Amino acid sequence: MIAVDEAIARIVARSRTLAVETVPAGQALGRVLAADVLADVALPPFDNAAMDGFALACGGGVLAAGREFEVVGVRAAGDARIACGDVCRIMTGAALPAGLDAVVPVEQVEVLARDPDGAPVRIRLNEAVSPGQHVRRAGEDVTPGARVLSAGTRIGAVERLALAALGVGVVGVRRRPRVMVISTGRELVDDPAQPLAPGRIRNANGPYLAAALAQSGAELVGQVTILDDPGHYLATLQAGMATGCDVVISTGAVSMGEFDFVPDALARIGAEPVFHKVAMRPGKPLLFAVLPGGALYFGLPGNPVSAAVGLRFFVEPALRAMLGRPRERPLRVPLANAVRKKPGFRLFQKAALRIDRDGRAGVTLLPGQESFRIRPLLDANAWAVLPEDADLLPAGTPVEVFGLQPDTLIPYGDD
Ligand SMILES: Nc1nc2c(c(=O)[nH]1)N[C@H]1C(S)=C(S)[C@@H](COP(=O)(O)OP(=O)(O)OC[C@H]3O[C@@H](n4cnc5c(N)ncnc54)[C@H](O)[C@@H]3O)O[C@H]1N2
Ligand code: MOO
Ligand SMILES: [Mg+2]
Repeated sequence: MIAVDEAIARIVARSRTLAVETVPAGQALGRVLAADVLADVALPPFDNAAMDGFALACGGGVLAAGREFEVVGVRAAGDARIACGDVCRIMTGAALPAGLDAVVPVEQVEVLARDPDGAPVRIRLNEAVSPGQHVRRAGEDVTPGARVLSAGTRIGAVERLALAALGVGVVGVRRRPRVMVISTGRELVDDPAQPLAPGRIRNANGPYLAAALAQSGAELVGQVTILDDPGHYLATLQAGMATGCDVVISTGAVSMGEFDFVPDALARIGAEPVFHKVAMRPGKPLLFAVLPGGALYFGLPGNPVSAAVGLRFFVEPALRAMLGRPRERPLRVPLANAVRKKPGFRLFQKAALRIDRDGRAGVTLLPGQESFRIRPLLDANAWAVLPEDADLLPAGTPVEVFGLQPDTLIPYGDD
């Protein structure tokens, strides 16, 4: 039996970073940047008005309230070349005419005269005007050459906003990890329309893994159910290896049962066993091997929560390493209640992370921690991790907390 940290370290050591491919920015949502994105333009690209009103020049000082000005010309966003007078009408986003350095919002002037079309031609300032007011300077958001996005960043909506604003049309991203999922168990039924014969259950793990892997940025290349037939299993595995998949994940058949054939079958095809059984609960019978050809093999235990823990804490670090993403870091949050556990195993517990009105966080372990119970997952938003050596953990003890799904908690601080 291996310790959790050592198991994860071995997995990460065997996870190779995937190749880079170039994709249009509009198709890069969910993909992971392979290189930093540097700005090759300034944002804003030019000095412009932050308010609808009048552009004028302060001449190095503050213009006092009560000053009156003639107004000549108008600039809307998009018209940079329209000639203007020393004071002109200007709209939000319009380029500031050369030589002018402040904008007065329309609400802060008295219009003294209008032209026949109703446009202001003479104004009086209601308030003093300072140089630079309501002006957005070129480059004050992003300077040319600045690193805007780092390699390893997953592209979401705000990254898309930055890429679009900078005019980045294509990006280099990591190839998606290609993953095959094999559900083992003669009791499993895939078709929801098929009535369950006595002793049979629905295949829950296969669809769960497929859904979670998609959220993690993987490409599902196959999803097969094996009725505890090692021959069918090996044929499926070999077909998966032939498609060049990077990761194979199976559920079930890794424990002590008479039909738990996965370890022997892997040995038969010359897979390199890296570890089998981890000092944790749930999910202890987890198996990790490297297949001939280099694909990673995760044999997750069949109980759904054990499979979820295996995916979250063992497969996910491998996917992140393949994508060049940094390791996920937990929060440290005080336990809301005292907890007693047996030393020797790390526990991954379905938990509710709560933050009170004053910003104080606490984590509560949910009732029903057995690995067959999926119902508590629906009330959980986090995994609380209880360390191996702990025995009694009094209320208030800080423990590591991970989001129920990857990337759902905001890390605080650097410690
Ligand atoms: N004598 C021992 N028995 C068991 C041990 C042990 O140490 N000694 N470990 C227990 C633990 S812990 C776990 S976890 C399970 C792991 O078993 P397997 O990985 O061999 O999985 P199976 O036996 O095939 O199935 C276990 C359980 O999960 C259900 N299952 C399987 N696949 C699915 C699926 N796709 N969707 C939903 N549910 C699934 C299956 O019906 C079983 O109930 O072994 C313990 N036994
Ligand atoms: O993974 Mo098992 O829970 O430890 O049933
Ligand atoms: Mg079993």
